[in-house]
Amino acid sequence: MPETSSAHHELEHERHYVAGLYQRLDELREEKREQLAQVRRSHSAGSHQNRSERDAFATMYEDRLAQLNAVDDRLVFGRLDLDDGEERYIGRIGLSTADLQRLMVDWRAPEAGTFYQATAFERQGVRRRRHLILKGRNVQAIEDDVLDYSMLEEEEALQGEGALLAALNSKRTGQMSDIVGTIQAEQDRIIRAPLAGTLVVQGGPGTGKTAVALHRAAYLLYTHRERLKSAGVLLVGPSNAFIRYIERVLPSLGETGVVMSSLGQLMPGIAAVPEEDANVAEIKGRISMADVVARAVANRQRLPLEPRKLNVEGTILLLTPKMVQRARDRARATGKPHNEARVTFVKILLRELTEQLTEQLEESSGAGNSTDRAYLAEDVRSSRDVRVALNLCWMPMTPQKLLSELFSKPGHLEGAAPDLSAEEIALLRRSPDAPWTEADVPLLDEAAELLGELDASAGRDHALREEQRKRDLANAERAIENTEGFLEDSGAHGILSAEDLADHNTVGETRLTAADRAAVDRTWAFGHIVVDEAQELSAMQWRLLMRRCPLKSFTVVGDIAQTSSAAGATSWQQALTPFVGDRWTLEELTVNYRTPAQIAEAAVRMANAAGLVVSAPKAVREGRWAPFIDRVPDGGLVDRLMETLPEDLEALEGGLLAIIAEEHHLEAVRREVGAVYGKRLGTGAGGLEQDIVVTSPREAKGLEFDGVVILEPEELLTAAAGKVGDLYVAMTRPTQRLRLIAARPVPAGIIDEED
Ligand SMILES: Nc1ncnc2c1ncn2[C@@H]1O[C@H](COP(=O)(O)OP(=O)(O)OP(=O)(O)O)[C@@H](O)[C@H]1O
Repeated sequence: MPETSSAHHELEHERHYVAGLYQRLDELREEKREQLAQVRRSHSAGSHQNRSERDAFATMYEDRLAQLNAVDDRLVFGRLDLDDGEERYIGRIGLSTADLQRLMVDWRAPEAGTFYQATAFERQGVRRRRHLILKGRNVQAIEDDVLDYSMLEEEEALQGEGALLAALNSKRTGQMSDIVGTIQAEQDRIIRAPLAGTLVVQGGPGTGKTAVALHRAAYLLYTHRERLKSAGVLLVGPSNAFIRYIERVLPSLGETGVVMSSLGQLMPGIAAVPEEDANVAEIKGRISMADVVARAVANRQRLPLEPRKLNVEGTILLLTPKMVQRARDRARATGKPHNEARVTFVKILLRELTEQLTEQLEESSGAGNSTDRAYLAEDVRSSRDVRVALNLCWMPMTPQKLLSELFSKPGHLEGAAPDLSAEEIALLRRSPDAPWTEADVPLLDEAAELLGELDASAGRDHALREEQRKRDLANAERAIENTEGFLEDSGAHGILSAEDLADHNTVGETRLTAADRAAVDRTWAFGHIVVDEAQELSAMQWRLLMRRCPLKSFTVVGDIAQTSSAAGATSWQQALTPFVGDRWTLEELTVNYRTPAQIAEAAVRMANAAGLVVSAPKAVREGRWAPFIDRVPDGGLVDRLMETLPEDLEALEGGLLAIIAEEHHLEAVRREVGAVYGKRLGTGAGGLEQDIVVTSPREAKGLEFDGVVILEPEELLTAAAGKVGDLYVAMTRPTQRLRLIAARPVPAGIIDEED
């Protein structure tokens, strides 16, 4: 780089370099497009084996092309000037020239770490860190941190708004964006923490926990690609709205292999609704519910009270409690789940009943007349009486049927849950056709675990599929050896693994990644799980997640103070110790990047006044506005909202405004706001074309908006069974402006008495 003291020249230099990076990106895209076309042209020729190998290459080129297309926006965002004179550019992916000269380093590579970690006190060989602020493909500004002060004498400091503040002040779109250019040192330490074990990231509102969790998922996939690509990473968030809010971040970081799921979707095939009754959620979340489900399953393996007569083609056989007990003991001793152990149970009793039948027939027709046992066995098996009797003793079950009957049939819950009080049992009653809720999901999962596959052959199928996969892998390895020439021609030499090829072969025409397969397989073991808003999880939800990752490799992010679920945690220790003992580490984030100081302070004062101890992160910026507080007469909430909306919308200059209120207000608010603002109104995180959102505090969890209006704050304080979580969450959503409209008293602490 030519030494120059002029900011203008520096900018020109960077523009030139960045143009070169985009040119290389375009070249690579073109190259991949051509390779893809070439593979596709040769697609139809050759044997089935050849075709599927070529499909695998096509898939690989498509993936790479998709990745190259996804990183266009802000491709590069940093440069390090190092002591040895190297200038190292940091961007979304690594780029090299055709002759392998490095042009840009992937932000996740070890050599990029110092971009986020170096400080003036600990320079780590960095003289200067430069942020490149791009709009489209053009460098708009550069922002320097000079770490080696001797450089300051060489040239004047550059002007320009800090890259971080620029990012923080930008308008919200209803979708989260990545922070890859401005990750702060305390965040970076967490993102790059080792894969093994359970890492808990505690931080107050707006400290970047969600951002850190997502960037960590991308980092882990990059750094441990081999292991995590086949096992997959699961990211769990509180609600579908939250998942929509974050879903673009990982693709923008070039990663698509993460399964994202809300708490209600963790059981494939079930789309659960939120549990509205906090008491029900609390009971169903207790760890003791695992025993209740186990007892409910055991209770479906019943002993008849007295011998039962069974008619088999006119002969009466006797099924005695003792016979059933012996068969049940032996079936249980197999250690298999209910439906699979049933096979043993049925086999034993059919054999005994066939023996009874043989004896009786032999007795009546005279000894020595050995009847054909095969026919007799068939007679027993197809007898309706036998089928009914065996089913009554050991009914095959789906998790849905077990739980539906447990919660709706009189006596079932009483028999399975001796420790629940009569009131608690009454609370859990539900109609058999009520929708499943988030609190039911871990119970269904528990039941599925104890019941096993309904179709006894499914277990065998699984084993067969495993066998087949082993054979596929061996074939793929041989195929790769045999096709070295083709691989080299197509530029894919060494890139395609036998696993890729086998994966492709297994699924035939439709291509499924590990993530696709994991998303539909309840028993999939993920390589790593990231849990956001983890304070909300009940013990039963933790139990489910622990099963999904036997290695217990977790990133758990949340804020204990924001807990609003009655089943949620009051401390990380309480939540995690039952599952991982003391094998977890805690990291804290301490800076609030979202909420302006005046608003954050009001939220903290409110929480403290209500008796909640919150970690109060330091707000990174002052806002333009202190919270607005409007007191209105009874019944005047919505009128005042409609009066103040124009002013708030104008102040936000096209930014996103959320109206947060308890559920019972939402319909009226949507109606009134919808009548005036039409399509500008959305729900949850909102859509890109919308700038007003009406939502419950629960749905707002984890989201953020430029402006927030809270209707009747006191209700949010009291609604969550004495937890201040909901109001605290709602007050800490805005990036610019907060208004509270109250007919009841404004909760203590919000108004700063010192003012
Ligand atoms: N290093 C950073 N650079 C730019 N923006 C950042 C940075 N860290 C956080 N932010 C922004 O701050 C806001 C809050 O981040 P995030 O939603 O991850 O916080 P959180 O801790 O999950 O909050 P909450 O617990 O309140 O839901 C987001 O807009 C995020 O993009």
